[in-house]
Amino acid sequence: MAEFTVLVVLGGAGDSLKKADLELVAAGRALGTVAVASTGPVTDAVRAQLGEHGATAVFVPEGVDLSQYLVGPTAAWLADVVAAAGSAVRTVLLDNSADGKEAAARLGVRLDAGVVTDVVALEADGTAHKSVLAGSYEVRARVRSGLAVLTLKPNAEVAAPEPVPAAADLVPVAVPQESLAAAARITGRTPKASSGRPELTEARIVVSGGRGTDGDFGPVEELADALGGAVGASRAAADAGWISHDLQVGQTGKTVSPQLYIAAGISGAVQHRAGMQTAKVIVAVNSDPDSPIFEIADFGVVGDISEVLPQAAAEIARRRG
Ligand SMILES: Cc1cc2nc3c(=O)[nH]c(=O)nc-3n(C[C@H](O)[C@H](O)[C@H](O)COP(=O)(O)OP(=O)(O)OC[C@H]3O[C@@H](n4cnc5c(N)ncnc54)[C@H](O)[C@@H]3O)c2cc1C
Repeated sequence: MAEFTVLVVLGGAGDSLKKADLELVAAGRALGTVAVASTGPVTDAVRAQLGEHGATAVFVPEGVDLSQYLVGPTAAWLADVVAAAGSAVRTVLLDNSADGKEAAARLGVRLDAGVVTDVVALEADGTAHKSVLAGSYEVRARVRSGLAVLTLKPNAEVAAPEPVPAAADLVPVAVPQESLAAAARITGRTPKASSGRPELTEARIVVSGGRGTDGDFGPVEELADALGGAVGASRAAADAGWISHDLQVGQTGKTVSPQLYIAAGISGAVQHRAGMQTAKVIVAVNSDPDSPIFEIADFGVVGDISEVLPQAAAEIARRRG
């Protein structure tokens, strides 16, 4: 097995990889030579795909599916994987989910590593960019000594196969038994009914509606579908019961970092900005030209959303044929 400098952690890659998994691998490749640690077993097809994306090895837990446990045993196992790989490993990259951040924190304690969460972009020297204090500041942080453990938000990188694919060896590593002894096991999962749209936090395009929708999310959904994006909402819209709280974006909702964020009938309160300010391009549609959302918008349309959104959706559909 080739030496590697970056360990990318995928939560139970199973028999298929998500876009966000391959983005993490791409982010790792920008930092060095990548190996992957999957918390559950992987199929040959997944291993081959990881090789195509540049992974030189895929570590899996020996005889245990760690995705069936809460995070404790995963952190203990990852610490063993990193320790066995030796001092060449400089970075561990995880996703920015609640589990990813908890595993990062536990790993940081176990390995005396520096931990940076909520990363939106990475430079080749490991400098991490993040947005803090409800989006009011952008900071750059770099772990200057030892191991860096980073959790990366979706859409920070574009996934692409490596021109020279690697043959990713499968490497089973034993899970420390003491970590399993007192660990809580997950006895069941109930998947949410699928909307057919991408997951809000992973989507490359998000169209969000606010109080300005006056309860009619039809035009927001229509535009999201024309663009193949996810639907989001402000808290005012979620609190009014117009849309599920699951789709609330902001300080007390989800944090999104898409390539394109369209805010429709949303004023741009600081608590809303906190959840979307790191979007690459922000488009605002609002009938009030003095609305604060225009301060952060790259492109603004002053108009009534019930007129602007259907026109935009129809034009996009026409151009897409
Ligand atoms: C502790 C705390 C946490 C919070 N967390 C969150 C959070 O996570 N997410 C969040 O979003 N908010 C959060 N809030 C609430 C936040 O302060 C705002 O109240 C909320 O974001 C406002 O939602 P809105 O922009 O949809 O509504 P409004 O502020 O009422 O804005 C509606 C906008 O729609 C425009 N409009 C009206 N009609 C039309 C039309 N026909 N066409 C076009 N534009 C139109 C108006 O000009 C206006 O700008 C939080 C508040 C607190 C105190």
